[in-house]
This record gives sequence, structure tokens and C-alpha cells, in this order.
Amino acid sequence: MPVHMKKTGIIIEFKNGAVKDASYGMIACARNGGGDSLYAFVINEDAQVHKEALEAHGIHNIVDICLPEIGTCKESGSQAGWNPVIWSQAVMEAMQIHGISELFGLTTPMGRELLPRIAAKLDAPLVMDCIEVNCSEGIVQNYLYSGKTLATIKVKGDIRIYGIRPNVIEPAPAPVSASMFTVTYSNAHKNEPDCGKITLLESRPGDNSDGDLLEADVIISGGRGMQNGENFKLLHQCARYLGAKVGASRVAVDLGWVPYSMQVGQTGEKVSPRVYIACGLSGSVQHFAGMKMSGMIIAINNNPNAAIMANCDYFIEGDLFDVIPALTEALSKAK
Ligand SMILES: Cc1cc2nc3c(=O)[nH]c(=O)nc-3n(C[C@H](O)[C@H](O)[C@H](O)COP(=O)(O)OP(=O)(O)OC[C@H]3O[C@@H](n4cnc5c(N)ncnc54)[C@H](O)[C@@H]3O)c2cc1C
Repeated sequence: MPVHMKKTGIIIEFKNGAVKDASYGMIACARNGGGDSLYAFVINEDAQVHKEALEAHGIHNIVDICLPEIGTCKESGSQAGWNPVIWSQAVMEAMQIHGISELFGLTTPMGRELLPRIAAKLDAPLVMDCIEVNCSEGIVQNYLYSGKTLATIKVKGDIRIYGIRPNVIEPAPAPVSASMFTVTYSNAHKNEPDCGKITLLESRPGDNSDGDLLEADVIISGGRGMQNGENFKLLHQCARYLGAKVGASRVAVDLGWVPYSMQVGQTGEKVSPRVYIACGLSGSVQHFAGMKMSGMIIAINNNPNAAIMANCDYFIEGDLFDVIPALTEALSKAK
């Protein structure tokens, strides 16, 4: 092994028992300008099950982080045993054992809990919501000021930590074979000052029955033009044929039409789907702050002068109550 080989740890996230696509994108990102030796941190999951998938994406080492004293999730879903204090300490232990100098996680609810804790403990620089990382130079890019400014940031330090915006980087398979390691978070840590200060009492699915916007490939969103919550059914029907998730503007949320978990924008979710369909929303700066990284933006609006019409790839000028049902019908026939 070369003397200066850099070791990169990557916190892998899972959904329904599979590695999230956004995690594969993050692995591709970690390979950009670095990635000499990539370590996938698999926490509270059966790492062996995911070995092949991780190897296919260029992971050289898989670290199975076991948390015996808080139970495993193998029987009861990936959120079982979730405890940000213990999980972040276990990741730090794995980093120390394997000499990790660079850590990647996703800017997701889980990453937002773990990465700042680890950065604070290790006194390491952290940049969240990165859309690009050059590991060899320690240079990252992310949006600031509600997306008005694209910042290029130089990160210095012996240990550097990056939070990656989900889905902005395409997965890029690069098969290798991986070694397996196990790190068992020790009971000895139980008496450390901040260990166990948090106990998760209950975890319930959120109020967005449609699922997670952050990792959606296609999102169809509604704004004030939807007129009421009942009309969002039109978007859900269309979404079924598109394989899309349904989002909303803040107005639609503030008016109580749909839950907060569906809000896209500066004060909602920051999403990066391949396709974003904006229905009856004007395209305010604050809404754009949450969806401007979409691969393609399609607007449906009856006002040709709405801001969204000048800031999209394609638009349909028309009444959404005509356009959406026609689109749904056409899609249903095409299936
Ligand atoms: C600090 C701060 C944070 C904010 N954060 C967010 C945020 O995170 N997300 C967010 O979305 N907003 C946010 N906002 C609010 C934002 O400024 C806008 O008020 C909001 O985005 C507008 O929502 P809208 O586009 O649904 O409504 P409107 O601006 O009222 O637009 C409605 C659009 O629907 C069109 N329309 C109406 N009827 C039809 C029809 N039948 N067919 C087709 N088109 C139709 C109209 O032409 C119009 O363009 C924030 C504001 C502030 C001050």
C-alpha cells in the first residue's frame, strides 16, 4: 500500500433493505479526484448481503458496524436502533480503527444528524449539501443564499467531512472486489459523558404517504393553482403512471392542503430529481432554491408571464385542470 494512500469512509444509507441510489452517487463522488481506498460504513445492517452491490460501485472495503447493545435492525427495519449519538460514535470508532481521513455522508435526515456530531467531536471541517467534491484538492461546491450563489469552498484539515446532496451525482459502477471488516461498538463506551443522552422512544412513518421526495427520480408538484387539497388527487393519479412523488409549494402547505413533508423550496426539501413538473406554481425564488438542481423542469401554468415559464426546459401554457387529466389519460393508455 502506498505510504500516502488516502482512506475515505462513506456512510451508506439503505431503504427497504437495499442500498439507496443516492449512496451509489455518493460513492461515485468520493472517487472523483481521490478514492484511493474506499470504506463503506454499513451500520446496523447485514453488510454481507450488500457486498456484491457495493463492490460493483468501486468499494474496496466494507465495514460492518455492529451495535449489539442497542439491538440490530435485521428483524425490524433499518430505523430500529437508531440513535444519533451512538451511531456517530460508532462511525468515529470505525474511522479511527481504519485510519480514515475523509468522510462522506448524504445530506439527508440521517446525515444531518451524524455528520455535524462527528465534525464537532473531531474538530474537522464539514461542508453540507455539496453538489461536487474534488477530493484530491479538497475543493467542494454548494449553493448558498437560497441557491442564488454557487460557492466554491476549499476544505483544509487532517480529516475532512462532506455531506452530499442526494441524487446530484449519478451512480457510476466500477467493479472491484472488497474486503470485509467488522467494528463492534463496545459496551465500554456506555459510560462516556454524552453516550445514551438520547433514546429514541418511537419512530412512525411521516405524514407524506407518497414517500421520500429527496430521492425521487420524478416529482410532480402543485402550488396555489391546485385550489384545494382535494385536487392534489389529480397529481397523485398522474404520479402513479410517471413513477413520481408528489411535492408542493409552501402556499399549498401553509393553506393546509398537504403536509409539510411535501414542501419543496428554501424552507422545505431541496430535491434533485431527473424531472420536476411544476403545476400551478409561479416559480418563486424560494421555491427554485429547492428544485433548481432538477435535471429537467417542466411547467404547467395558465399565465405565460409566470416566472417559472422563463426558468424551465419545457412549458405547457394552459389550465392544469385540463392538462393533468389529459396527461394521466395518455399515460394510462401508453402503459
Ligand atoms: C423566508 C421564506 C421562505 C419561503 N420558503 C418557501 C419554500 O420553501 N417553498 C415555496 O414554494 N415557497 C416558499 N416561500 C414562499 C414563496 O415566496 C412564494 O410565496 C410561494 O412559493 C408561491 O407559491 P405558489 O407558486 O404555489 O403560488 P403563487 O405564486 O400564487 O402561484 C400560483 C401559480 O399558479 C398559476 N395557476 C393558477 N391557476 C392555475 C390553473 N388553473 N392552471 C395552471 N396554472 C394556474 C398562476 O398563474 C400562478 O403562476 C417562502 C417565502 C419566504 C418569505
